[in-house]
Amino acid sequence: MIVKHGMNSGFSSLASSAVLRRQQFLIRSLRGYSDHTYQKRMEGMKCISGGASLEADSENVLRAIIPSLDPTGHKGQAGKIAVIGGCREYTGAPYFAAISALKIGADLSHVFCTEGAATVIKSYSPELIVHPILEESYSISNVDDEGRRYVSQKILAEFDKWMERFDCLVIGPGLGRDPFLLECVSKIMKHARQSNVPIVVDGDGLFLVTNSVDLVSGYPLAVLTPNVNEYKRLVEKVLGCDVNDQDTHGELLSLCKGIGGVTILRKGKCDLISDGEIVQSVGIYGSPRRCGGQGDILSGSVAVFLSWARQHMLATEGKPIISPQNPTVLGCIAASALVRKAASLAFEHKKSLEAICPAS
Ligand SMILES: NC(=O)C1=CN([C@@H]2O[C@H](COP(=O)(O)OP(=O)(O)OC[C@H]3O[C@@H](n4cnc5c(N)ncnc54)[C@H](O)[C@@H]3O)[C@@H](O)[C@H]2O)[C@@H](O)CC1
Ligand SMILES: Nc1ncnc2c1ncn2[C@@H]1O[C@H](COP(=O)(O)OP(=O)(O)OP(=O)(O)O)[C@@H](O)[C@H]1O
Ligand SMILES: [Mg+2]
Repeated sequence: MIVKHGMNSGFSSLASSAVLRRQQFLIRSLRGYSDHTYQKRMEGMKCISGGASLEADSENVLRAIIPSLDPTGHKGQAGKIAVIGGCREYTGAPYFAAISALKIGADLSHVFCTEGAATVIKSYSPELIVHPILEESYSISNVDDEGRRYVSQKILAEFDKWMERFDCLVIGPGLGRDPFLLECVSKIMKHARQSNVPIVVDGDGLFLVTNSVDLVSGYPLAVLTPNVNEYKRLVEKVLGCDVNDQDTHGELLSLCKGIGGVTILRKGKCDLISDGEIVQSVGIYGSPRRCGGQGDILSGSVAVFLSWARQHMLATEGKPIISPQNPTVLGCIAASALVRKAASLAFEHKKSLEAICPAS
C-alpha cells in the first residue's frame, strides 16, 4: 500500500519493502509540480474553461485519501475489488484492471469472466482470484429459453454470494459485446445498485450503459471512465448532439446531469472529471504512447482510490480535510494523477526502444 508522507518510524520496516519504496517514489514524483521544466511542459496541457484553470490539487488529494499502514489492520481493509470482464477475445483488459488494483494497494482483487478467459487470466498471475462464471451465447447455443433463464439465474446467484464483500466493482474491461453476457451483467449491475456497491464502468460496460442509461442514472456511486469514442457515443445518446470542443466544461456538466448524478472521468489529453456540480482537470504530463491497456489500468486504480476516499469520508465523519468533497470525484482525481505520472515515468524509462507494456 502507498504509505502516507510523514508516517511515524514504527512503520520503517514495512516501508523498506520494494513495493512500498516504489509507491513512495510515485508520490514523491508527483511533487515535481513546482519544477520549472515540468511547469513549462504543462503550459500547453492545462485545461482552461471559461478562462478559469480547473486543475485539481491532486497531490493533496492523494495525501489525504491514502490510508496509513496500521499494524492492527486485517486483510481486506485496504480494499476488495472485483472486475467483471474477460471473454473469448479479451483477457488482457480485465487482467490490467485487476492487477492494477493490487499494485495500487488493494488487498484482494477478483475477476469474474467466462470460462475460457479464466484459465488464461489465472496463468498471468497467482495473485488474482478468478471466477469463471460468465457465459457467452455460443456456449449456450443448444439451450432453449427456459434453459437460458436458468443459466442467467445461476450466474447471478454465484455473483451474489460474493457481491457484498466488495468495496467497488469495475464493470467492462474486456467484457465483449455478446447479448446474453451483457444481459447477465445488467442484472449484476442492478443487484450492485440495490446493495449500494460503488461501480466503475469502463470499456464494453460503457457500450452497455450507453444503450441502457437507466442502469446508472440517478446512482451517485457510479463512475464512468469513457475514452474519446465512448464519450462521443454517450454524448450522442444522452444529449442528442455531437461533441462540442468549444465548451468541454459545460458539456461534461450537462452529460452528468443528463444521466443523473453519476461521476464521469473523460480521458484525453487532459482528464476531465465531473459529478454534474463541479469540473476538475488532471493535466499531469503522461505518455505520448497511446497503446491499449492504459485505460484498463486507470479503471482498476479508480476503484481503489474511490474506496479509500469513501473510507476517508467515514473517518472524518463526512467532513473531509480536502475539497472537492465528493469521494467519487476525489478517487478519480487521485487515480488519474497517479496513472498519468506512472505512464510518463514508464515512457522516460523505456522510451521507444521497445513497446511499453502497460503493466510493467
Ligand atoms: N489487451 C486487451 O485485452 C485490451 C482490451 N481492450 C478492450 O477492448 C474492448 C473495446 O475497447 P476499445 O477501446 O477498442 O473500443 P472503442 O470502441 O472505444 O474503440 C474502437 C476503435 O476506436 C479507435 N479510436 C481510439 N481512439 C480514437 C480517437 N481518438 N479517434 C478516433 N478513433 C479512435 C480505435 O483505434 C479502435 O479501432 C473493451 O472491452 C476494452 O476493455 C482494450 O482495453 C485494450 C486492451
Ligand atoms: N492524448 C493524451 N495525452 C496524454 N494522455 C492521454 C491522452 N489520451 C489518454 N491519455 C491517458 O491515457 C490513459 C488511458 O486513456 P485512453 O483514452 O487511452 O483509454 P482507453 O482507450 O480506454 O484505453 P484502453 O486501451 O485500456 O481501453 C488515461 O490515463 C488518460 O489520462
Ligand atoms: Mg478502454
